[in-house]
Amino acid sequence: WSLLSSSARIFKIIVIGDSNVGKTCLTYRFCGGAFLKNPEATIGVDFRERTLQLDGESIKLQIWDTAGQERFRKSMVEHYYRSVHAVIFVYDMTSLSSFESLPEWIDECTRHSVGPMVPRILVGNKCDLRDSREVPTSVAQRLADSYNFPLFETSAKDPAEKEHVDAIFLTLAYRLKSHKPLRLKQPSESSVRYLWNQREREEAACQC
Ligand SMILES: Nc1nc2c(ncn2[C@@H]2O[C@H](COP(=O)(O)OP(=O)(O)OP(=O)(O)O)[C@@H](O)[C@H]2O)c(=O)[nH]1
Ligand SMILES: [Mg+2]
Repeated sequence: WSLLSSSARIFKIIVIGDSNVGKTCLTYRFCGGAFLKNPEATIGVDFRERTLQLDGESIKLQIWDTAGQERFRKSMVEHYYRSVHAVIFVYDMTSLSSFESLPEWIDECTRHSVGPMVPRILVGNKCDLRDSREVPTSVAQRLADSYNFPLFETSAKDPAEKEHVDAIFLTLAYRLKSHKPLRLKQPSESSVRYLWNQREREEAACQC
């Protein structure tokens, strides 16, 4: 860890939504640059991070890629929401049911005392699958408006969307930068390692 990044402000961002919507692929795209071809279902949480230079300031985004499957998340839910700085709700635009689950996810977040000042955004993933779309933009926009969340539609898979994925996280980072002067302690490495699953551990050697 460079001297630069150790002095960076750290923001915890959680990524929430049904299983299979592409949370792992989206966060991997943002932190690793590539499309993860054969992701396994996330167990507990996978941590990813990326440090950005915004107006000369170092900002570290610590991204919690959470599990969508109930059995893989239930023991972790309290940890997800603790001291969170921003929440990204993801649905799959080719799956109406993943969109219909959003109010439950949003409700869970509120039940865990995430304050109204914590930014939340809505991301519809898999826009590359144009012919299979089940959630029209207008319907998603209406839901987003009802919660006053910004809506983004993108694809973790389509290389042409790579910069858009970056832009979504950057937008959030700018918002956090201007709102939150808080300096968090670095999580201890042991707690991070404890939660990583086997595959991530193997990949960690060559990851960001
Ligand atoms: N076509 C397409 N497929 C995608 C995209 N993003 C993810 N996928 C596929 O969707 C499936 C699920 O992706 P994941 O990223 O593992 O989904 P997840 O939300 O992390 O699922 P859990 O970890 O179980 O909660 C995988 O087969 C991915 O290849 C995308 O933008 N377009
Ligand atoms: Mg996952």
